[in-house]
Amino acid sequence: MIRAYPAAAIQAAEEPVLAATPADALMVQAAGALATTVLRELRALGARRPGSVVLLLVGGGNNGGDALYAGARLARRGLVVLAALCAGTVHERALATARSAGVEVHPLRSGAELDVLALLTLARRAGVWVDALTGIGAAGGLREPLAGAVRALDDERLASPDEPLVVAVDVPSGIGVDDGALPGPVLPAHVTVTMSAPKPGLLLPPAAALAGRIEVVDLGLDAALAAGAPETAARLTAADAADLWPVPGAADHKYTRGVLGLVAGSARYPGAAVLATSGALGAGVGMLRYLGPPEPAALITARHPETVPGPGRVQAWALGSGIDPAAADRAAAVREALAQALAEDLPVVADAGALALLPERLPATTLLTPHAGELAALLRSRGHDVDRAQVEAEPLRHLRAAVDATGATVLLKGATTLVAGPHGPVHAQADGTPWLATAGSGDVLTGITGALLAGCAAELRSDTRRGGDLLARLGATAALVHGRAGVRASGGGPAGATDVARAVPGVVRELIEGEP
Ligand SMILES: NC(=O)C1=CN([C@@H]2O[C@H](COP(=O)(O)OP(=O)(O)OC[C@H]3O[C@@H](n4cnc5c(N)ncnc54)[C@H](O)[C@@H]3O)[C@@H](O)[C@H]2O)[C@@H](O)CC1
Ligand SMILES: Nc1ncnc2c1ncn2[C@@H]1O[C@H](COP(=O)(O)OP(=O)(O)O)[C@@H](O)[C@H]1O
Ligand SMILES: [K+]
Repeated sequence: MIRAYPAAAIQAAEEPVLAATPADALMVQAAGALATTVLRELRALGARRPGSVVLLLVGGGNNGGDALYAGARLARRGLVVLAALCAGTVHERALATARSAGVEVHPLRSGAELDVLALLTLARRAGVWVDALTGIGAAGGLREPLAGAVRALDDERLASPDEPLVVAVDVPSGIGVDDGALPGPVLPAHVTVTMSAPKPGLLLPPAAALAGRIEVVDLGLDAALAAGAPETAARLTAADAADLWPVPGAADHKYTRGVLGLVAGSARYPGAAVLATSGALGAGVGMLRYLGPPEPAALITARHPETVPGPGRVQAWALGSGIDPAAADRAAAVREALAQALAEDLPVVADAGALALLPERLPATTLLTPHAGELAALLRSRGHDVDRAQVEAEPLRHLRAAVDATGATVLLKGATTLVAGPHGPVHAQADGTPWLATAGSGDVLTGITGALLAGCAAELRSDTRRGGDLLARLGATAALVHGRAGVRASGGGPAGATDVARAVPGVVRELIEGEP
């Protein structure tokens, strides 16, 4: 699992090490890794090492200090290194080291003013820009004059015939380090070299999209971080998903593997029920019972004769895909299944139409799977004044609000899918492709999720009693498999939801065989 720690946790873990080591030892170590990344990126671009020009965007804190020490190394290796000092004072020892290594130093700040024209002239000379304006010590979006400088650099980047390579130090300056917000301008990075551990803002949208590839520099703080406050954001890897996946043993039969009850589809949207079924069967559910009107039922049995129509005992429920909550009969079927699930303490995944049919409070064994528009509607139904754009701008805040308002675990679908429950970190999965943004794709996810809940129902019940977050991890696992199925089905081009569902068994096989 990739674990991301907020600024305060990183600072707390660093404190004893800083006190026990010579001045700047940690910073010099961080700078060494940063310099190595810059050299590696230059080599990958086929650039000549001597003669390549690197621009350091240096702010007033230790983040700028990292860049100055790294610049000193690069200058000693024959690169031309320009340091644009964007703060009135910068890290003094790092600056002295950079100067004596031959870094060209350009103080651009005079009081509240920053010479943006001079900055752009330097920027045009350089093929690599190292963004070290602010790191984990910053609060809020970049203030002027740094905000204006970043806006000008971003325009220059877009206008430049050879787009410069941007390497961010620790985080792209100006992101919400702890929540992934974008409160102001930020220079998008190709690579972020982050110290000790990822920061939540590197995993969480919308900021995560500006971080590029993430390289973590081991500064020996892992044990201290693990002993401190738990991570606040996480991302499951393929190995984590494989560990959580319910793989049948020799003693298993279809009932022990889990039966899923599906209330989905309607005369208007019959295909949604088929897609959810395809997702669940592709993910290996022991049995699927379908409860719905004749038209989708006939489609499902024609397509998947292994499906069992009509009621019976189940271990989990999947509700709502392709259901209009205004249609009285389908709404009643969702409510009835929900009441049964609550009475029997069974896990539920509630999607689409079911999201408008929920009681005020839900148990933590319920997983809601809205997209941003549905999350906004859910919050409005609980008295919050919020629209889709606001959810997209601050997804974590609104996800947490939905968890608080309902008591449920919530999976917010998007390019990065976020999952959080009342306990544990937010899981941020970015496994898919924009080709997944296609009608019916979410129905396939509901099916995959339902299969997982049915297969893990017993563990889920005891985990929930202990206040664990297994349901959120299972939601994240479903998102990972769905995202990978999208990538596999797409192969770089279009793929329909049917293709995504068809790719699920292959993705699961690769996972449990241990492919990364
Ligand atoms: N603590 C340490 O010894 C280590 C920290 N490391 C680096 O140190 C960084 C943290 O350093 P600092 O705590 O000095 O803080 P930063 O360098 O992140 O930022 C502080 C500077 O930014 C300015 N600033 C703060 N908020 C701002 C805003 N909204 N707009 C514009 N300017 C703003 C402050 O006035 C100050 O000059 C990390 O991100 C990492 O890069 C690494 O060197 C590893 C070791
Ligand atoms: N830009 C994107 N990149 C990757 N995945 C995406 C993107 N946009 C949407 N998705 C994924 O596609 C699915 C769309 O689901 P949903 O909005 O419910 O569609 P539908 O209701 O048509 O099934 C979700 O799993 C979501 O995470
Ligand atoms: K930075």
